Amino acid sequence: MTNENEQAEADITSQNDNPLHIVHELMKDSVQSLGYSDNVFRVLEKPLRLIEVSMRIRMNDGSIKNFTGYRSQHLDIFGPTKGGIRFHPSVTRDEVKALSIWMSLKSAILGLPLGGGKGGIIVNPEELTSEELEDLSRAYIRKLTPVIGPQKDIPAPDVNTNPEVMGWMMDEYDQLRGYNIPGMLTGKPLILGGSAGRLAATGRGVVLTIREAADVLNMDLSTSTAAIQGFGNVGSMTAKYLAELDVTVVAISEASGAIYQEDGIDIHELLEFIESGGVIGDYDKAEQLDPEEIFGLEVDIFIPAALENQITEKTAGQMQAKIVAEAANGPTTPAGDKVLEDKDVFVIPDILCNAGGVTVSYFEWVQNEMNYYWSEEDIHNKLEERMVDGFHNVLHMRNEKSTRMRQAAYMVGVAHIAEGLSARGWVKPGDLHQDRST
Ligand SMILES: NC(=O)C1=CN([C@@H]2O[C@H](COP(=O)(O)OP(=O)(O)OC[C@H]3O[C@@H](n4cnc5c(N)ncnc54)[C@H](O)[C@@H]3O)[C@@H](O)[C@H]2O)C=CC1
Ligand SMILES: O=C(O)CCC(=O)C(=O)O
Repeated sequence: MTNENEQAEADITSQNDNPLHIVHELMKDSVQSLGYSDNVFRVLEKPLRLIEVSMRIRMNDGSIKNFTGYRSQHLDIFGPTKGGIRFHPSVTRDEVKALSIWMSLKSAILGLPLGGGKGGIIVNPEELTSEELEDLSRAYIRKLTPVIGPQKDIPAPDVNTNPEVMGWMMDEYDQLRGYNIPGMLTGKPLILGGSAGRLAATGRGVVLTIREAADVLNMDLSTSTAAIQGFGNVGSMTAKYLAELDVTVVAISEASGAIYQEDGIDIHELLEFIESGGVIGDYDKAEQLDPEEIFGLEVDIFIPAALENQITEKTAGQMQAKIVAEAANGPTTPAGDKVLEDKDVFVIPDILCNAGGVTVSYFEWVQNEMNYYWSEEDIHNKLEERMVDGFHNVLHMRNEKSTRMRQAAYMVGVAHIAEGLSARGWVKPGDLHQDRST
């Protein structure tokens, strides 16, 4: 093959695995299946705004480094845009745009009065000291201050960001504005107006959807096994709540390594080990595993909780699970998805499965706005109600249209947004009621 051909092939592969391309194709498909005109897709394909910022940081050794960050604000017809901020070396414009579209869809599925937003900085946080990371977090907010805020766009944590980072960011925003504005972001420390239950919310939501899926499949969770890829905020909380439902978690991987224990990993012990600074690759109370092997294990439930494009044609081919619960955003490539479909795996799609995070973020914002706080039990109950409703709306669409859970989730999300677009006059009644006889 010539170099040119190799390049062309590489471009096709990267285009197919480009999250923006993936979300576009899935949206087009759902717009068509709903019988809407292409105008609906045209309104949704691009974010309202994509902001690129450069941050000049003086490093501890005295050198100056430039960092690039983005914020994508997709749609604001139901309320402020909302979504996490990611610190990762592989952040790109297209990734941030796709992630913001996914945020619009998941808020729509859960009926939250929010639109989609997402941000990211191209950085490997492991290469920065805590002081440098704080400077970078504050610099990012300084650049974005004019375009974010509790009624405009509300950030939150995502990959490699956490309540500590949210605390720095909120402080920077408040200093610039001159007063305390806790609703400008969510996922902040409890002491600064964070919500009870937010840290656990995404994992809790994932497990609620697994519980509902198991019910549909007549699966007994107390005799089921699971493997989890990624043990950060989402993966660890998912493991914790799976263990509460007596699911046997036999394998867990993270970037540093993977572990396997046939009769189940003691999640409480592992969480204590991680909290005391340990990493999975050093955990000696379970067998060490090559992280790649996690895909082919004989388990009932597989949970990707790391990054995009992990379930590929190859890894899906190895998979034996009956349920794939997409805790991560965009973990499955189109080719991987086709393999899962052929194997009749019950996929709980990301825009439904991981929507517990933004749901409790919404509750956090509501509490900040009214300056009155709910108990953890209240939050858990409200989250459960929303997740169960969301799951059954998607399931209903799946059954009604004889389609798959992923397509059904897109259809529920797009239909909700389309109704809002029509009410605002962005699309016309004819765009939603095409004459299908021609
Ligand atoms: N934090 C939240 O509330 C929400 C997060 N998500 C999504 O969930 C996923 C995980 O996010 P967080 O847990 O917040 O991030 P995190 O930064 O807390 O954890 C990420 C985890 O992924 C692991 N990882 C990275 N590359 C890996 C690889 N190749 N193999 C195995 N593990 C790998 C890391 O070691 C780490 O354990 C992301 O896709 C994120 O967008 C979705 C909804 C809400
Ligand atoms: O909590 C939020 O607002 C957003 C969480 C998020 O980034 C996500 O759902 O991907």
